[in-house]
Amino acid sequence: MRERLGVIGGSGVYTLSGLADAEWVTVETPWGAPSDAILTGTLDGQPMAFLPRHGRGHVHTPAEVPYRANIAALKMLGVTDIVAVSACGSFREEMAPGDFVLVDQFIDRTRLRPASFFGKGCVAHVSMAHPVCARLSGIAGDAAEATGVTVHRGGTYLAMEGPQFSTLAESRMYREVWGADVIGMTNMPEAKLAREAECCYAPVAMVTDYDCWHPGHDAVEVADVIRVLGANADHARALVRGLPARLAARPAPCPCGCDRALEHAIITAPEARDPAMIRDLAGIAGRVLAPLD
Ligand SMILES: CSC[C@H]1O[C@H](OP(=O)(O)O)[C@H](O)[C@@H]1O
Ligand SMILES: Nc1ncnc2[nH]cnc12
Repeated sequence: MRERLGVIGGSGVYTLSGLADAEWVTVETPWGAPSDAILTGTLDGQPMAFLPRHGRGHVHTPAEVPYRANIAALKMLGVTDIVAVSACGSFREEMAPGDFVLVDQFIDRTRLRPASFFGKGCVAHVSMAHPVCARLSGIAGDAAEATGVTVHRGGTYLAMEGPQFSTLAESRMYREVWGADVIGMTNMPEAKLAREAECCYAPVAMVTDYDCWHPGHDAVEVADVIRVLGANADHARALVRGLPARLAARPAPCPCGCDRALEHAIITAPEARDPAMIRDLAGIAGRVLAPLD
């Protein structure tokens, strides 16, 4: 039995109801404070930790979200698996507003966000070839389908910097030339950091709009996103409620190897590692980094 399920709530998803022993806990990390306090408790006996990505009241822009602190705080609370819920625009006619997409690939166009826990004094290169945990994504897909919503298993998420939405030329390029299926502003560097922290990561993207490429639809506005998310809130809640029962039979170690991502990733020679950096990394990489002092 792995330990705690983390749920990151995106736009429109700022709390999680129905937890037993619910408590908002404040966590500090070497990378600062996360987006907000973290709601802990249990759901059908499953230890849970819920974090609103933009903070309650939606106060952080996509670039301001403290992604490193968020993933580190979840890891420090014992989270092994993260289901990340997000709003997204769609580049595919068949991925319609209201549908859920189990994203399995990314194109990262973000450029203003620290994207690694590692750096001077301890360098690591994890694999991002398969950025999503197929085991956890499958479980999230089963839970989503059980709610009656249309689910697309697999899709490429274009992570843009924002906060402005895309131009028509960008939208057409992402869709027609780059082959992206959906677009959002937050799943990167979140997915990279989850991998570095050896957490299983599964994004659930809820389609809210057709961005601005679709000749039959107006260009996206925040009001559209909020309206579709509101109409889908019950499905999102039911999806999360369906996770504990499906997670109960999960194998450990993870068959996808997410929980061993750092095994062959650290290149800095032990004698060249910076003790302060190693201390900071203890909470997320202590499994593979012996303390130097
Ligand atoms: C409110 S529209 C744009 C906003 O919504 C998405 O947020 P999240 O991924 O956290 O659900 C998108 O990425 C933008 O941040
Ligand atoms: N069209 C869009 N582009 C970027 N992020 C989004 N979030 C929801 N819809 C979006």
